[in-house]
Amino acid sequence: MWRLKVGEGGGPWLRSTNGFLGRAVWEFDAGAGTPEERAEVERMRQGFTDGRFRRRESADLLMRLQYSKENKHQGRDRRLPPMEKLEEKDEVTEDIVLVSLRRALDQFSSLQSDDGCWPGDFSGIMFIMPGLIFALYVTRSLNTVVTAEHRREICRYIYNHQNEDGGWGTLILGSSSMFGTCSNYITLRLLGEKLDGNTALAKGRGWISSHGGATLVPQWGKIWLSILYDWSGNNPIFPELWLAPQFLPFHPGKFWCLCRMVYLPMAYLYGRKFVGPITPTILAIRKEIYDMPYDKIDWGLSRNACAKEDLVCPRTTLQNAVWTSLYKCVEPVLSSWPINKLRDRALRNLMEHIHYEDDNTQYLCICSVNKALNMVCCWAEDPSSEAFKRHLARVPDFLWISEDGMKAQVYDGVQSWETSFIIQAYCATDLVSEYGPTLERANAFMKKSQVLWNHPGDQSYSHRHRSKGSWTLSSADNGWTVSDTTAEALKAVLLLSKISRNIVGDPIERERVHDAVDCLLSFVNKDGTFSTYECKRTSAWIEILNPCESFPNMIVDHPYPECTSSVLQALILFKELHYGYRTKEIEKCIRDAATFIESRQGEDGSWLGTWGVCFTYGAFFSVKALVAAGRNTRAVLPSGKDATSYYQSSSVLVDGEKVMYLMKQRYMSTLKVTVLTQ
Ligand SMILES: CC(C)=CCC[C@@H](C)[C@H]1CC[C@@]2(C)C3=C(CC[C@]12C)[C@@]1(C)CC[C@H](O)C(C)(C)[C@@H]1CC3
Repeated sequence: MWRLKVGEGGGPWLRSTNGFLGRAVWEFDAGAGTPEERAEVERMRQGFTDGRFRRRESADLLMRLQYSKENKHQGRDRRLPPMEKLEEKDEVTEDIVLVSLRRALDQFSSLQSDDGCWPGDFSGIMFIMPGLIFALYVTRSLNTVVTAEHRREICRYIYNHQNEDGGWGTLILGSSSMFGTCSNYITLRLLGEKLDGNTALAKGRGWISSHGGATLVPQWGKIWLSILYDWSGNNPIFPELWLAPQFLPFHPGKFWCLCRMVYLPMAYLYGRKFVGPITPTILAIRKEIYDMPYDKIDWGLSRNACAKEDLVCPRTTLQNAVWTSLYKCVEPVLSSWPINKLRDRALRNLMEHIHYEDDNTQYLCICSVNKALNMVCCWAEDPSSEAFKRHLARVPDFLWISEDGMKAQVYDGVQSWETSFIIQAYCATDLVSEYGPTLERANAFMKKSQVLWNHPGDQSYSHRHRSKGSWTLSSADNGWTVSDTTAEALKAVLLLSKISRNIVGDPIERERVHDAVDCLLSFVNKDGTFSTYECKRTSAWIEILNPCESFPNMIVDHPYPECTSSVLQALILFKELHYGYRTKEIEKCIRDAATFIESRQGEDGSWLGTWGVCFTYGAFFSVKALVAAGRNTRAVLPSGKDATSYYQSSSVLVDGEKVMYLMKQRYMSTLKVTVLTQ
């Protein structure tokens, strides 16, 4: 049976900055579990598969089953009165709400891991597992990491998420795309699945050929296929760009870090034209996914071709002409002697940046997309390198098991972010004294997950933003500071610092709080707004350089109301508790942030959110910020509508309305808990 292990790690190739806190890894233990438990797991799996077109997301039932059996956290054994079924006309009394609240918090306490965080599934992007499998395949390491048990579960997941039309989406809930379908079809084939008599696989192949074949895969797909067998048909990704003068607005150091970190290894592999072993399976796949014989493909035509299902940001004719001239005129010059000496220098430079990223993230990298690519680069540089071994040892950190099978996560988890919100939810109730041990563990987790150092070296060379005092989205080992993950974490530890240490343990040290505030203030953009991982480093027009047809707004770290809101709320809370530290700057920052959020409100009262369920998420953060900044009276729009009317129209909050009305502001964040556990 698969078992989740949290906070563990060791061996010669694994290292951690804080004792592997938050590291969640699933391991297969053939002897684990009773026959009843195993039967239960099989029932859960079958249940998912039977209803896979009705309910497409899993519910972490395997983790829940394991945690419910371990049955060790507080609050779980006490008997609460049964949940009352409320009718529309029933009055919601305070007692009813309290029972519901206690049930939700008990449930949450039981899902906490021993090291104090709340582990959980952070997947849903359908090209992550393919990337990892391709990387393992070309580095001839598939069998080192992927056992027969892994294979079974990975295939289960891919088949479970095949759409009714036979294709796969780019995202779990998406309609079929060429990228999703080619990636998952090839993954199944590399894992040993055969076409003979396999209807699901045949339907996948059918989808690819009826939609024009794999030449229509978008850029990221083209790059992975190139790594698997052939670099024909790609627009150039010049490694030399990294050697350009840094003041230029299109120097990669100015790009959004996620874009920068993904195109860095892509440029390296492109520059070396690295290709994996051409095995009989690869030759067979090449025959299966194109709609013409492989040697008849017109790669010149395919370079700019993309299936309409994948075309989120179509390139203009002018953009295509620019890419074609770069391909036809610039690339031949740069790759010919003696100018190719520059390419060698650029490749060495890229490899330095790749090692820097690996070293400073403990081989987790900013996300699993660049992790898979960096791993291939390290192997291409030296197959027996220590770097490559360290990469392999961190692959399990990205694999997650649920009743729908084994999937790959986009990050090594989302531990700090989730733990911050859960702490805030507990603190919003008057029940913290009943949940002391849970909160004490959570407090310890947050304190030990703060990044206490800046990444080494010269920032203008490494292009890394300040990290000292920050929290990442996941674990401290990930090392990538985000403005709002730091802000929400600071809110959480500050709220805990208001509660007696006898209940929640020692408060975070004042110096660490100041580090966090310094870090937040380092994120302010010139116009007082906040972006995600770094400040906005270049102008928005640079987006026209986006070479990728499927992911818009990828080149600039734009400012977002959500990130701005979190920082604003954290600074307001800090100012209340620690008045006297950088007060003037903080006050200015709060004013500018609130003004920005107001300016982003639409005529209908809404806010366009980016990082969650769009308008609901945008409104949730923006309204919280304006209320915290005392700007609630100004949220009325010329149209006569105000923010509150928009906010109440979202379905999640309509359900929660009664509760919110009754419990007023102080229980607001508990909505997250009740909604999540319904
Ligand atoms: C196109 C690529 C590179 C695909 C990989 C997906 C990642 C880039 C995505 C997946 C999750 C993701 C949306 C996330 C974020 C950035 C982009 C991520 C990492 C951040 C950290 C941005 C800041 C946000 O406020 C918030 C913290 C909510 C999110 C969390 C998820």
